[in-house]
Amino acid sequence: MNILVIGTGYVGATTAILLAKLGANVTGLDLDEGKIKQLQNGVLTFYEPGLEPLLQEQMQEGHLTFTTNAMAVEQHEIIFICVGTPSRYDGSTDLSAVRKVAERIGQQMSSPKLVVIKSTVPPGTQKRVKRWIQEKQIKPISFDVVSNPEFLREGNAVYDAFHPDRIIIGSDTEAAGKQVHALFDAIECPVVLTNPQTAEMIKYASNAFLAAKISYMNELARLCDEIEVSVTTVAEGMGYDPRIGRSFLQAGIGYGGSCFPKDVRSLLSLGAELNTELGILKRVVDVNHSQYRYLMKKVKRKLGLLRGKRIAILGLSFKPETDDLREAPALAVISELMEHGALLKVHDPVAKLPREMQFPSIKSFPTIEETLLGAHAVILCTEWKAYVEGDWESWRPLLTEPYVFDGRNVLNAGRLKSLGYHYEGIGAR
Ligand SMILES: NC(=O)c1ccc[n+]([C@@H]2O[C@H](COP(=O)([O-])OP(=O)(O)OC[C@H]3O[C@@H](n4cnc5c(N)ncnc54)[C@H](O)[C@@H]3O)[C@@H](O)[C@H]2O)c1
Ligand SMILES: O=c1ccn([C@@H]2O[C@H](COP(=O)(O)OP(=O)(O)O[C@H]3O[C@H](CO)[C@@H](O)[C@H](O)[C@H]3O)[C@@H](O)[C@H]2O)c(=O)[nH]1
Repeated sequence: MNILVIGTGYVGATTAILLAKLGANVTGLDLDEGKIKQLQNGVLTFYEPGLEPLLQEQMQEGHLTFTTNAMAVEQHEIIFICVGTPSRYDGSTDLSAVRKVAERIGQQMSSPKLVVIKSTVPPGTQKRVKRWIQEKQIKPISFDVVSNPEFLREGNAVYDAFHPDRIIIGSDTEAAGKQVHALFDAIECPVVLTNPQTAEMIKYASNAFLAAKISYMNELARLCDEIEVSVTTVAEGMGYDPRIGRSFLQAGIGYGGSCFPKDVRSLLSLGAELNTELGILKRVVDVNHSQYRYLMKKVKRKLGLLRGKRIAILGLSFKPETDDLREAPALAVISELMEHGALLKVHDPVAKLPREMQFPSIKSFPTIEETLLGAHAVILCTEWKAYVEGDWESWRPLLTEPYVFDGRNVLNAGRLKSLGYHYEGIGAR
């Protein structure tokens, strides 16, 4: 089985490795020559625990190759679309990369194809992809387009790829649906076979629901602060109810990443286009936008004027175990602190400050100790293990002022207070 995976970013690279591991001969295709060169050398273009050895293994076994040659379309019967689907300025989804790929498939089609959309695309996109392919065909050749959304989490890509909670397949025909199902035969999990529009909606509904859980807890955290209750204990108590579940109840400075923010915006945009009020989701976004500001208010209340104050930022990435900075709350915190004239000292175990944020008033340090030295306050933005399990006792004398603002509610407040820190979480005590 020859499979072409178009787009070798996070999802494309993981999908290509998974399919190769499941026994297919896979080619990864990307426009980005630098990315492809790096992959051809067996090096991932992003940080993801455990994925690179699998990449190298599949390449060495000859199951996986990479190319920039778009003519590869012709030589493959099955094509996975894994290109990016970013937000437009108005929140709607920019499908231009998907369209380009679809048109290219149409232009080059000389034999029947099965096209699988893995990218997250708004309901109705599969129909459009079919049309875009058809419009570019030189002669009519049969093809199917199946929706197969991806649910992996960054930082957990290997586990999630091989142990998904479910596989969603949206197909117009039973035969094409079964063909996609057969590709993942070796994976044991529930499979939902449905129509493409429903499959596309399941992806958005899932991400939006998880985002809503987070914003719900974040809003409650503000109330918990007022009534001197710990939102973390509230979440624990709620989570034992299986109808609620324990996950995604962690209050903090809000969700970020390449998926939740853009997918919630996309759903809102679809609702607006179809005159359907999605009030709950609007509030989910509002809470998320104001959540880091809520933490900033606490910082300002304690430190007063921020001009000239040295503030240590622990964590840049939108979550631990990734170097992804897309819509990372830490960047919003940094921007606001810079606007107030603070001097920033930042640390992250893997993520690097983006070029557009490199100013004289902000310095990156290789160790936590150097980052904390002389700081008037510490703000934890990402719950990397190195911070959660860090030696806060020996770090205490490094600080000029002992203020710790825990943007993820992960530090042991009681212990920190006993070490002489002034600790503030978000609804955590
Ligand atoms: N990142 C995640 O954890 C995740 C999880 C599930 C679903 N998704 C969805 O998967 C899709 C891809 O996300 P990602 O994070 O992998 O994006 P990404 O930006 O990391 O990768 C996209 C890749 O597509 C390539 N590309 C763009 N146009 C191309 C073209 N015409 N031909 C060949 N290559 C092209 C880009 O060069 C890039 O390497 C998005 O729709 C996203 O919402 C992402
Ligand atoms: O209780 C929680 C859980 C998460 N987060 C934040 O939410 C964001 C997203 O986290 P997570 O869902 O773990 O990361 P992603 O890798 O973005 O994965 C989400 O987005 C992917 C892309 O669509 C989907 O495939 C995954 O199923 C979905 O979990 C991060 O900023 C987290 O810090 C919280 O604030 N509180």
